[in-house]
Amino acid sequence: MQLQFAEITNLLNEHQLLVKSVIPDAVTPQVSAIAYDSRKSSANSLFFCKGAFKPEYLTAARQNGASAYMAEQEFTEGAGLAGFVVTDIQKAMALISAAFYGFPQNDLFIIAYTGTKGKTTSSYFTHNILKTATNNQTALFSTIDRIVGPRPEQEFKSHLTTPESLDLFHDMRTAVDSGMTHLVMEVSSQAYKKNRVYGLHFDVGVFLNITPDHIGPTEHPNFADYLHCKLQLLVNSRICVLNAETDHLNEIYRAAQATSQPEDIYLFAKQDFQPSQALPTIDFRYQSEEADLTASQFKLYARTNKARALTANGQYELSLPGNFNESNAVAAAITASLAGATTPAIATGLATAYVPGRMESLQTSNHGTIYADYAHNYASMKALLSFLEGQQPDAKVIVVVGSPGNKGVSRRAGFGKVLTEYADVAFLTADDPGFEDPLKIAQEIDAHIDHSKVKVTIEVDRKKAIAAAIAASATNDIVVLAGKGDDAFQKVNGVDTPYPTDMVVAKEIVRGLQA
Ligand SMILES: CC(=O)N[C@H]1[C@@H](OP(=O)(O)OP(=O)(O)OC[C@H]2O[C@@H](n3ccc(=O)[nH]c3=O)[C@H](O)[C@@H]2O)O[C@H](CO)[C@@H](O)[C@@H]1O[C@H](C)C(=O)N[C@@H](C)C(=O)N[C@H](CCC(=O)O)C(=O)O
Ligand SMILES: Nc1ncnc2c1ncn2[C@@H]1O[C@H](COP(=O)(O)OP(=O)(O)OP(=O)(O)O)[C@@H](O)[C@H]1O
Repeated sequence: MQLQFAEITNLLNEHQLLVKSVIPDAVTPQVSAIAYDSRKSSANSLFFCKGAFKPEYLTAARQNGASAYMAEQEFTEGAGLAGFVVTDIQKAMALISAAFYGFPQNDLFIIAYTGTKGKTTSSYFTHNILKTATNNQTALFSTIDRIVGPRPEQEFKSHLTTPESLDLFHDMRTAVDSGMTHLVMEVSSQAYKKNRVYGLHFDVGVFLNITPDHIGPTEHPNFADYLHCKLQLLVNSRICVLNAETDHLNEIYRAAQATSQPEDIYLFAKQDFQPSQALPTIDFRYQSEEADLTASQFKLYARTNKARALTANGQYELSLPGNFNESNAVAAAITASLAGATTPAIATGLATAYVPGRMESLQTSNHGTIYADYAHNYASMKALLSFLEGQQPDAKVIVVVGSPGNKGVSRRAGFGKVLTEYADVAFLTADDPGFEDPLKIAQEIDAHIDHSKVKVTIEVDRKKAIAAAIAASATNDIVVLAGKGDDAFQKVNGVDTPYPTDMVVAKEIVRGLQA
């Protein structure tokens, strides 16, 4: 693969990004590789200087053979290389990466999910349906894993929910070259904030819900910015699927309408209601038939002609418990039908879907039922704990939870509030403390708990906290290990420290208690 300097210049000019280019005669006017990490740059490559960049990275890239660089300013370390100075390196990197990898998006039907909660779950549901419907030709880019081809070695752990643009287009190219025809992906608000998906258009964009989250010095300055970034997915999608029960529906519908015709916008809801005078009627309604601690059954009705023209109508079983997962499954059924899946494929896909670290459970003989779930903010913990309480109103609810360091600081108050509302006992512990002291984080959560309602213990060693919670539980109790899901690391002082996962820890403890 290669890219001519002339193509680079044209692309940058088309998007009014180019400030200046310096192309020494001695440099071959094309590159055969691109990189944003000096450790990955190779002979005759273009190096992007971005983010918390240091000039010595350019020196290192050059030593590894880089012949060109792109940055928001000129660097003396780049003298003698071809240099492209741009106004926005993240936008430039997205455009150049798409071109370098031959615009792989043009060969994929792309479904993208955004929302505060449910992106990963809905993506897994959709991927499981489309895997069958497309004869295993559907790729998945999720927070947990990326699947870029049909072979087992083409599945690997993700570092980000939405990868850097260069990695995104690289992986799309691999997917297309591996025979993939469809892609299901998550688009985080950060992806728009950081222009990781700049210039990318989606066949279907789904907006699941929005509640305050990801607000802080390293993420979004305020809620308006968070919402604005999320809305961009709809502006960049041909067909939009919207949860009509989300907050801010009017703004969300307006964003969808900016670039999609009303016939390409689908609304779904559980309740029978007319959202507002300004909005059309709901296209799909769903009804919970049965929802217990192991599975749920729901019916999905098409209520408008355009909805009836799809294959999403039906009665479905969902292997993942939690009534909140029904709305994720509805979104998956509608989007999969837009991608051509039949009703039986949707039914099979939902009935057999598995999402690592979401509602995993362990039934014990003397210590109740243990759930490991990724719920890690007020809204998701409320959804989880209210569901469990509804299922077993008399059970004692014991929760093990922590809050990450250096991000999502508002979650700490949210945890305090939700524990007060639903928990009987709480063990406050570590969850990716980063560069912060986990004890201080736990104390901050604790400051928001009403101690007349919840018995609180602070134990920053997560394994010990889980052991104490299980020891404190009796036969009919519920133990919730929240926040880490299937995460096999604890981020401590900038290092991903291996951690066996909450469920593995719980199983070991239960085995020990039974021995
Ligand atoms: C704010 C943000 O988008 N940060 C991301 C960004 O950081 P950055 O550009 O500053 O990169 P950096 O790692 O500080 O290093 C600067 C540059 O020097 C390069 N470098 C570094 C060392 C070296 O020896 N040589 C070298 O060239 C790096 O490759 C990089 O290009 O690019 C890095 C990859 O190049 C990402 O790892 C990093 O994500 C950080 C760690 C992160 O956690 N971001 C979170 C907030 C995030 O994006 N989360 C959302 C999900 C949120 C949600 O759930 O809704 C996501 O999409 O994952
Ligand atoms: N539709 C929903 N509404 C509320 N809570 C939900 C919903 N779907 C899932 N959850 C809860 O949120 C947790 C995270 O779900 P999931 O990983 O699917 O969301 P996400 O949007 O990918 O999250 P994140 O952006 O934090 O990675 C689940 O473990 C569950 O507890």
